[in-house]
Amino acid sequence: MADGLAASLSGVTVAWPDRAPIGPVDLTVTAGEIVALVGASGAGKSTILRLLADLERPHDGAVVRQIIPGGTGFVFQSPTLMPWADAVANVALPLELTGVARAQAYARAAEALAAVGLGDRLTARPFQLSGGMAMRVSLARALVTRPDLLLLDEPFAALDSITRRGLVEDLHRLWSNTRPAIVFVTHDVEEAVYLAQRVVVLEAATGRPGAAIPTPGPIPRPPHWRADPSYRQTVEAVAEALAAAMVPAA
Ligand SMILES: Nc1ncnc2c1ncn2[C@@H]1O[C@H](COP(=O)(O)OP(=O)(O)OP(=O)(O)O)[C@@H](O)[C@H]1O
Repeated sequence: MADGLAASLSGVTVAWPDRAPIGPVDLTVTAGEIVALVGASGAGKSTILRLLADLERPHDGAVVRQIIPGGTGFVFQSPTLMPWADAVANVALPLELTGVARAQAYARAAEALAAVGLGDRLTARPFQLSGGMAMRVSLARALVTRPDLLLLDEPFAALDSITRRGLVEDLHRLWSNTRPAIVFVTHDVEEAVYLAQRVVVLEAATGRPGAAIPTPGPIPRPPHWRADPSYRQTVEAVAEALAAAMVPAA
């Protein structure tokens, strides 16, 4: 995708009956950048992803999306695969829904599964896959349409730490190929700093983006980068900003 804007929220508010409104939220995501959103439970992280995906309407403010139709991929915490269908059929679904012929959709799905290291599991059904493999299928399904914007809502939260680390490396490698903009929600500060180029901390009470902390170093990360002092310092800076953002509004 060309340099420029991927999506932005300007002065966006969302209001529901039994809670204070979320916002006003200002957030700009540049084409090809990786942003992590962290914040207290209930701050509004998933709501911001849904706004960016056009799955939620703002009550006020503007959402701008420089994305071609179908150019957004969404990955949820649970892989949400069709249990009766094999891996290749699950990944081909978004293409078939947009009218791509089955043979072509399956060929592209097979490529996407190979890209996430599951080229030999095309006919496996979800119950035959580990949690990490099922999440890889879910990632392949989000990437098969070659999205310009990839939205991930705590995708690795249910997985063990070694599997999570492997998936973050996979995500970096996949990002290097086509460079979609990525917005990644996580509760894990270390994961946020390792994964993203910029970590945005949401205020607990309003969901407004507060501190935006750039992370140092290249992506994919070099070997042993977690031992690098600049990584450790950035983790501390984000953790402090997150603690400050937890303080309820007066
Ligand atoms: N459709 C809805 N109707 C009413 N309230 C909602 C709706 N969707 C979200 N909310 C409320 O808005 C707030 C923000 O929800 P959201 O899921 O965006 O938070 P979050 O930061 O992603 O939380 P978590 O980290 O727990 O997943 C919560 O208080 C939630 O209960």
